[in-house]
Amino acid sequence: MRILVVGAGGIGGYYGGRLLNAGRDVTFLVRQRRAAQLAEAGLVVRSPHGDLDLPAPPTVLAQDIAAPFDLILLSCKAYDLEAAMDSLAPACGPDTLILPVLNGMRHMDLLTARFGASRVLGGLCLISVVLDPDGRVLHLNDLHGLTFGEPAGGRTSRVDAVAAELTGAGFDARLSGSILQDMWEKWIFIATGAGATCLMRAAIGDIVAAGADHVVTSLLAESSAIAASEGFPPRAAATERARDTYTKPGSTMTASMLRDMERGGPIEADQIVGDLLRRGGDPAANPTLRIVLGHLKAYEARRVREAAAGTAG
Ligand SMILES: NC(=O)C1=CN([C@@H]2O[C@H](COP(=O)(O)OP(=O)(O)OC[C@H]3O[C@@H](n4cnc5c(N)ncnc54)[C@H](OP(=O)(O)O)[C@@H]3O)[C@@H](O)[C@H]2O)C=CC1
Ligand SMILES: CC(C)(CO)C(=O)C(=O)O
Repeated sequence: MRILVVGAGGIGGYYGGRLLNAGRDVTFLVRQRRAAQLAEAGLVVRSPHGDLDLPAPPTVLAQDIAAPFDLILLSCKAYDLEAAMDSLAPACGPDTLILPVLNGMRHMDLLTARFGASRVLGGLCLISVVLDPDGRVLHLNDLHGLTFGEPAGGRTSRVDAVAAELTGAGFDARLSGSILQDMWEKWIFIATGAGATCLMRAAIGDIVAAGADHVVTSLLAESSAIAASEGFPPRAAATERARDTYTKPGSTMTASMLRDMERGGPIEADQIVGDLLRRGGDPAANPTLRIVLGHLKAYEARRVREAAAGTAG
């Protein structure tokens, strides 16, 4: 199976690197700067599950894609999705499958509208990874799950073929018969964790120490109610896992969105919180999510204003 990994950032670099290391036929679709970095320094992963040093991994620029791929692992950030869809379009043949691992659900609608429902699988990853300033992939926890499946549910021969390709490659690949349910539960999880840690600008343990874990409880309740109204009420185990994770005394966990804010970078505010709130109808019905979104949008507005002032100055 010819696999195209779109983006060699934290997620693409980690899972693509593992697949490449396991002998799969992997090419990274990258832009010029990352292509040069990978050619010079190789793909470097530092992980509690074992480091990787892969010299000169196969890369391609969008304009050089010559033939369709069988599987496209899409791992760009949500704010790059439109450009990434333009870039990967030449890699899409009639039987190509696209496996996105972005958080939220909005990308599913956009991918389906652009490439057709028959080409789009559901997917999510449970991991914490980040690129360091030298372009190395740093794996920050000990999870490395990649769950995928047919959006319509059940099993098909084509998703079994994807499972055969992803299994045994050095991470926890899992074929799900209810991937949309899994994605909604991951969305609730990330909206709660990103919402709480970004709003409070603190790790989970700090929020608990401050006696502010009601913020977590409110976000979890509001997000779960919205998921339920969309037909995906979280299962008890998912709610319990989120509550345990986000009310753990002493936990140093933060969401990747907070790390992005702390380095002054762009964030996925609209996809992770905005779209959820929009699906909830009247924003007043979800006051904590509304405050979180206001906070994130104010961060974005300030970032744009300061960048413009910097350019003007
Ligand atoms: N990091 C994490 O721990 C987790 C992340 N996620 C989700 O996974 C997604 C990816 O996150 P993450 O890997 O951290 O993000 P990164 O920013 O580390 O990586 C995204 C990569 O996509 C590349 N990219 C964007 N557009 C294009 C394009 N048109 N062509 C080629 N490459 C492109 C970027 O390249 P360039 O360098 O050129 O900008 C960048 O390297 C997000 O939606 C995130 O929410 C989910 C779970 C955990
Ligand atoms: C919450 C977490 C770590 C779960 O994978 C995540 O998705 C993120 O921080 O972006």
